Parts: sequence; C-alpha cells; structure tokens
Amino acid sequence: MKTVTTLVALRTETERLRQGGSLALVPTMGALHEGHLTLVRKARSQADHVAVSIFVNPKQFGPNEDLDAYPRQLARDSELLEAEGVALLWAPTPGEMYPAGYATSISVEGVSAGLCGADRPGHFDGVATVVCKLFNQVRPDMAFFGEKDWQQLAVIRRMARDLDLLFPPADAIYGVPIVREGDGLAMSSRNAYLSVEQRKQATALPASMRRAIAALAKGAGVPGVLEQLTGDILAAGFDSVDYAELRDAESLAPPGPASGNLRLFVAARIGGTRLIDNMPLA
Ligand SMILES: Nc1ncnc2c1ncn2[C@@H]1O[C@H](COP(=O)(O)OP(=O)(O)OP(=O)(O)O)[C@@H](O)[C@H]1O
Ligand SMILES: CC(C)(CO)[C@@H](O)C(=O)[O-]
Ligand code: BAL
Repeated sequence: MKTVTTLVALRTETERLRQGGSLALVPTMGALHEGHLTLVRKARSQADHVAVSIFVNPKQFGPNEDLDAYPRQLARDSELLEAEGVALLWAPTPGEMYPAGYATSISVEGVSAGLCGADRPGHFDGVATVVCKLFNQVRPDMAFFGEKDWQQLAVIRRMARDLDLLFPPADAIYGVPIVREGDGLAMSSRNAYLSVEQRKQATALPASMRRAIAALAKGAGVPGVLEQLTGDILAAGFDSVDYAELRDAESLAPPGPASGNLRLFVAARIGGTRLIDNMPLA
C-alpha cells in the first residue's frame, strides 16, 4: 500500500492504478473499525484497486463540536488497511485540502435540511464540499459510504447526480448496510468517547428503536410511538434526543401521501457524545 499526502503524489499513483483496472474510493475520517473495513471489503469485491482517504475535515465540524478531540490514529489505521489489501491511502493535511485563500463551498438543498442538517448547521455543506474534492482528486470509478450516515449518503448521491461527478451515479455510489456491535449498537468512531457505563446505556438506542418499529407494525399511532421512543432513550441514561423521526427513505421528506418506504432516524446525546442510528420500518 502506498501512502500519499500531496496532490502531486496522489495524481501519479491514481494514474498508475487506473491503468491497471477500476478504482474504488472509500472516504473516511480514520479511527477505523469493522464498519469501515466492511466498506473496504465491499469495495475490493467490486473494483480492481481500492483507495481509502483519511481526513478529519474541519469544514464539517461546528464551532462547538469535537474537531480537536476526534480520534486520530494514522499508524494503526494504515496497518489495518494494508492487511485488507488496500492499494492507496490518501491522507492529506488540512493545508493540502484547503490551501490559503480557499473560498468554495457546495450546498445541497432539500436532503440536507432537517435531521442532522438542523442540529449541525453547515455540516452537510462541509461534507459535500470535501467529498466533491475527494472525487475530483482521486477520480474513482465508484465510491463506498455507510448507511449509518444515511442522510450523508443521500446528500452525496444528490450532489453526484447534480454535478455529474461519478457515472452513472445511481450505480457508482454504493451504500453499505450498518455494521453493529454484538449488542446492536451501530459501530462508530465516536463510540470510543463512551465510558464503560455509557457504552452499556447506549445499547438502549437501537433496542428502543426496534421496539418502536414493532409497535408501529402492530398499528400504534406514530406520535405516541415517537414520544415513547424518546422517553425510553432518556430513561436509559441519555441526556437528550436531538430528533426521533420517520422520513421517506429516498427523499428524506416527512411522511405523506407520496411517501414510499419509511425509515426511523434518531440522534441522541449521552455524556456529550452524539450517536445516530436509522432503521427501516419492518
Ligand atoms: N457502523 C457502520 N456501518 C457501516 N458504515 C459505517 C459505520 N460506521 C461508519 N461507517 C461509514 O464509514 C464511512 C466513514 O465514516 P467515519 O470515518 O465518519 O466513521 P464513523 O464511525 O461514522 O465516525 P463518526 O463517529 O464520526 O460518525 C462513512 O461512509 C460512514 O457511513
Ligand atoms: C464522508 C466523510 C469522509 C467526509 O468527510 C465523512 O463525513 C465520514 O467519514 O462519514
Ligand atoms: N460520520 C459522519 C461524519 C461526522 O459526523 O462528522
């Protein structure tokens, strides 16, 4: 595996790899876990070569968020990726990604509004901007994202279609199902912030969501179920619930006569750590 940190070196390596077949990109912020490695394995199954990017993107963190605290463990991540047969690790510095005078931002309307977009103003502009840059830098044939960040995936798909980034966007952007711990908690780099006690309490998030989905399947009314869900999460030790909402899985619009498949989306905070999860209705 080659590790590159400059755009010049990246261009040389990606040209070389593309001559030997198709190239997949797996964008990450590092602190890798089985969720990320599942994306890498899926990418390896679809492409001749896999490039992984590790970049903790300052533009997607709000002023009071965890940019400084976000775990950075490049040496360990690099070993994990090497063992997975990754061909290229793209690990730019913030200065390489956003040189002095940088002034461009991408904003994706519609799907960015609501849910995490409401709680984290500017977050999806930061994600769209860096992912667009990553696509232009690496020029992959396909890219892989996790369904844990379902709204992020919807934003990236919309952007790729609107800006003709990957072709054909419907096939070139893969969504990979959520990888969970044995007790149901969605894997996330931020789980490392949890104390032993909070980690136990955190299992209430997916468990309460599954109960809510079962209640809806039995015909219980949506407002009551969402109220109960919020109450269950708080009773388990979470400090707050940012949102607990049903949305159309594709458009992310609130449920209505035109809704197709619905999905349950939750974000909740425990001891300063913000966890997200989503599940389809049964
Ligand atoms: N449990 C998971 N299952 C499937 N994909 C995942 C999982 N966790 C992360 N991913 C995906 O890995 C990619 C990189 O995510 P990122 O580096 O932000 O990790 P993360 O664990 O989601 O971290 P964070 O704690 O910041 O949410 C994203 O496409 C994300 O959706
Ligand atoms: C897609 C991404 C790598 C962009 O910084 C990030 O939002 C993430 O890790 O999900
Ligand atoms: N996994 C999404 C990146 C973020 O929370 O900033």
